[in-house]
Amino acid sequence: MRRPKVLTIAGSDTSAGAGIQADLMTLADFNAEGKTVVTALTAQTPNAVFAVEPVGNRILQEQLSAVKHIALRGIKIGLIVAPAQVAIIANFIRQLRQKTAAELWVVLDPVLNASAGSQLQLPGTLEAIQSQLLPLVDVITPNLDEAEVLTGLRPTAPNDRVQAAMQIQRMGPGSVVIKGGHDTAGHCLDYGLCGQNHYWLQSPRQAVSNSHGTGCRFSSAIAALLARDYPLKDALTLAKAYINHSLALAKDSPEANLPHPGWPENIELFPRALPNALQNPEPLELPPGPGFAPCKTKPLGLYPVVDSVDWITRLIPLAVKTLQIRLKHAGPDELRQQLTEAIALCRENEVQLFINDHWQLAIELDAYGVHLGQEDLLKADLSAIARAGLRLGVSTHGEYEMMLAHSLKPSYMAFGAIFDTKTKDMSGQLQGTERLGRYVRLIKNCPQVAIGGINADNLDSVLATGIESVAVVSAITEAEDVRARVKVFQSRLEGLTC
Ligand SMILES: Cc1ncc(COP(=O)(O)OP(=O)(O)O)c(N)n1
Ligand SMILES: Cc1ncsc1CCOP(=O)(O)O
Ligand SMILES: [Mg+2]
Repeated sequence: MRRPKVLTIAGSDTSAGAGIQADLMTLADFNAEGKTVVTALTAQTPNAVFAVEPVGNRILQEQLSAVKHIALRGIKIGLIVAPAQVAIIANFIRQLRQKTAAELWVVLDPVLNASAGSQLQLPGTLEAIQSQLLPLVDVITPNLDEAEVLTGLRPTAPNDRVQAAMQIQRMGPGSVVIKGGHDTAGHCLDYGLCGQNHYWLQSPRQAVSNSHGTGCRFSSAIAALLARDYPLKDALTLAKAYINHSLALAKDSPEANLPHPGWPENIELFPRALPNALQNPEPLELPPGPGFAPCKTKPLGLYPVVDSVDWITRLIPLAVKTLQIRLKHAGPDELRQQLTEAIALCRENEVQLFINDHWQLAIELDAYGVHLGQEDLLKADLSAIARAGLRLGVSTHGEYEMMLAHSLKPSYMAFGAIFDTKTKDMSGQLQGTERLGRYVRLIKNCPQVAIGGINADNLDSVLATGIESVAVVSAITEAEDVRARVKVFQSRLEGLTC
């Protein structure tokens, strides 16, 4: 699916800074093909709304009928001005879902109050949205004011934000994103309650005189990304980076619209991802001191991940210079023995050996480095790992986890799983080569490794992304001729390794 089709159901904004006009430009920036159904005509500038005129029910219905045969992957809903419109739109979504088994993401930006401050809706619209639309919505994106209207509580503190999101979730939406753009603190803290999971994104506050249309852009970006099969946490991260970029480029003029800056590619403008703590989220702190030691070989090149000292003994004579030992089932004695042998063997042969998971033993046995997954990252003593001079490699599966890992300045970051793999259940976490290419362009100041389903047949498509190191299990351990297979990888990676 190159350009998924996404429908925006929203109001027209004469200034084109918000509404259906901003939605279309945002959808285009995220490679989605926009379709439109207009709910209302408005006459407005970025600072004032002069008039709002709902479209009649008949033409609203006709517009929806005209798009109902399109294979939509997403719907973004913005301004709805009358209770009858809510009923028509809710009916349309129900019918569409009955008609097709394909996934259809519905994102609602509950425009309950224009940023210019006027009342845009007829009486009863809010109640109709709550009772008829919210049960059909996958993601709702209220700002603090809208969350207050929906819950009766202004969720200023992080824990209040969690409680408010849970209250809104009980009204029907699968996921609730409370935006911190109206925070008074020095940073904006966005909170996503995605199903049962909690995500926090923090960005420095940018003082701009006109933030008209940020909500429209944010929700349209999310709809486009969900339609492109992005998990919601990654869609939030990218949508926030998009808003941050737009605000950073804003002209200091109250009349100028915020720009539509294209797919986010500047890491400096990405939000910081915080660990999934329920209350009072705190950033993962960089360990004090010089941080994690750099890897000696850059790039890492061919990086086999193996489950025994025997494999290490077989691979060292083949000039493999980076290895990982990944022991999932060994008891404590066997674990210690295997790790001790592996570390000694690799040290003798100047091979960089990473220990998967067992960071305490890795420190105790003075290993070269450790590789940690996201869960382990939150539990491990990162300062102890850095103090001991060990390298740290971190697994990431998408933009949210990348931002979490990036703030720690690890020795390398792994991106996976690129393809389906039999070695580990990675369902729901496949990245593909298009996303891998974006990661390579985004993360410039940290060595990168791709992992998951990489083999001799798809290696060229992986390397075409610009990645210079690949971690593999079965491509090596299940090869009929291991020596020949290692040579294939080494020769293709040749010239990339130094
Ligand atoms: C280089 C590399 N990348 C990713 C992984 C996966 O590690 P993790 O997320 O800790 O999962 P398990 O390997 O423990 O199942 C890796 N091992 N190596
Ligand atoms: C450990 C791991 N982490 C992400 S994918 C993966 C398995 C990679 O194995 P293979 O190279 O056989 O696909
Ligand atoms: Mg692990």
